[in-house]
Amino acid sequence: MKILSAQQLAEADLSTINKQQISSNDLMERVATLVFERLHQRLNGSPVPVKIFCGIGNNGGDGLAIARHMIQHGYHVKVYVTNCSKKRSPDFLVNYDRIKDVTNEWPVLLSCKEDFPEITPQDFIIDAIFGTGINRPVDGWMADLIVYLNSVKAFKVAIDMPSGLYANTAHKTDDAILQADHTFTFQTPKLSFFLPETGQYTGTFEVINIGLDPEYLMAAAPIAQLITREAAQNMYQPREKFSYKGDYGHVLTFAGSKGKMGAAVLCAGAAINAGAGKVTAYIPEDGNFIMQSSLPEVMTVESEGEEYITDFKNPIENAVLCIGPGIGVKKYTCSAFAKAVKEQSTPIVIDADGIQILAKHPELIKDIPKDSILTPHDGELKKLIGEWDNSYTRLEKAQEFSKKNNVILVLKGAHTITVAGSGQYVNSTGNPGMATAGSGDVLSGIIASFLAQGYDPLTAAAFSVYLHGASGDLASQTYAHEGLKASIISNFIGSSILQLFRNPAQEQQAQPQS
Ligand SMILES: NC(=O)C1=CN([C@@H]2O[C@H](COP(=O)(O)OP(=O)(O)OC[C@H]3O[C@@H](n4cnc5c(N)ncnc54)[C@H](O)[C@@H]3O)[C@@H](O)[C@H]2O)[C@@H](O)CC1
Ligand SMILES: Nc1ncnc2c1ncn2[C@@H]1O[C@H](COP(=O)(O)OP(=O)(O)O)[C@@H](O)[C@H]1O
Ligand SMILES: [K+]
Repeated sequence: MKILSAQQLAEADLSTINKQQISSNDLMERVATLVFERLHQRLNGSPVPVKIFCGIGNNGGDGLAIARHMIQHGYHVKVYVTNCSKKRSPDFLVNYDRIKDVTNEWPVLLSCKEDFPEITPQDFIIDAIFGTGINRPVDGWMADLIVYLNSVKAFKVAIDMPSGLYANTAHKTDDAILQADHTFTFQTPKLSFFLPETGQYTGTFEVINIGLDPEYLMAAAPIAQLITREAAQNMYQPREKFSYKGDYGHVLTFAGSKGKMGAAVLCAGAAINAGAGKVTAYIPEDGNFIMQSSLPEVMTVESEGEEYITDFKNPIENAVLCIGPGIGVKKYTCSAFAKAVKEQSTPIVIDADGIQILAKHPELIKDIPKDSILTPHDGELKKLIGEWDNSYTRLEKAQEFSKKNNVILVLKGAHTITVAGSGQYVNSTGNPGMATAGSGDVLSGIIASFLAQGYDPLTAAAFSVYLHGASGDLASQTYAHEGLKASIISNFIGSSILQLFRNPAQEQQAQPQS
């Protein structure tokens, strides 16, 4: 699903009005009806006191139209308008008149702090103050209103955007932004919904298809893509009946050291669980027993070093190298890393300590094969690209790094973002239970596995990130967030592939692989 900017969405509105030969108010009415239907489904005629706060632009117009529908269906609605300027939008004005026709009284105008109504925890608040048209921080008594609404316990639903939040630019830390419990957003989710400083304001969110011009949407170059279940389904490559293990590639993990053999086991295990034809683990000598007894499917080749990998003699032709988990950053390991990376001619996966080594030895970056995939968490990313001011500059710096060095960066987080040049692919799966030791090692093993199976590097990265999160989501249904651990996530990879193609009726409790 495309993620469009606020400007593109405004253009899409205009294009819709022109192509569908409707007025902007017809579009607003369509939007308000769709939101009302969803509210009505949930509230089901409940006599809950509803308080709708409307701005004076089109977001406020949406709020007034929603209020009218609710009043006509018998809800107990009080409407407030933030009377901050005389520049009311034409569609706001149309709906301002229309609501009076229904209630026989004008909405309550708010002009200062003293006008704020009393709100009880039982109230149901609808925030239609600002939407995508916000272009500067909210200040004065309007900021006080947002702070006041945030301070009350009532349930809050935001229309299109939590007021004060920008769709695709950073805000300052002290800006007033409404903290919603739920957000109904229109046509596409906004990039800010997925970034850590801004995503928290939406609460849960749902995207309502408001029928904007399909031609515009098709042609628009997105600022990012959301990797949804449908997108992941399209990436999946089913197997041929007469295939054999040689068709599904060979992953060579270069991972582990004394005390960190678990990282190697998790990485190689995930590569096998995600379908690689063969997996060989290149490990320090002392790790052999651990690896062989943990993973009977995985072959091993030992480095000369007993506790650390100290050297590299390529044991397998045409394997996909997955290098870094748990290797440490000792000098001789760095030399072995440098040699291993230099000898590769096809894309590899670099994770964890491998990224730390690259950051310490930037001269090695030129030896990384084109389209290789680096999977840093934020601590590793900072070492690679330096500090950033906010999530948007983080993305810009990652894009620069990706373009300059011809690599794909998988920026791990609650919504992992895969950056390939100027392309940004936002993941939609995963949960906080995945914030557990070793879950990154599982991810790098999955990516190497799909690379080995012939997926192109960008698809391998985005698809693996989706499946990794989906495995965590499925596993959390059995283990809760707290009970999740990396090996369990790995054991749910097969279930998450099955889940991709289950229809809703078949979606019962999924079972892990043994
Ligand atoms: N064609 C339409 O009428 C449609 C409108 N839509 C709604 O329209 C919204 C966008 O509407 P608008 O572009 O009118 O913008 P908003 O309603 O978000 O903002 C209203 C106006 O407030 C002013 N403003 C911006 N920041 C401010 C600040 N910090 N303090 C005070 N004033 C500020 C701006 O001049 C802006 O035009 C969407 O979010 C959506 O809710 C949707 O219903 C889709 C269709
Ligand atoms: N709150 C969260 N929501 C969703 N996914 C998360 C969350 N926290 C962490 N993850 C995922 O878990 C993995 C953690 O990786 P990483 O930090 O490298 O762990 P480790 O080094 O222990 O293997 C990443 O794929 C990340 O996206
Ligand atoms: K809003």
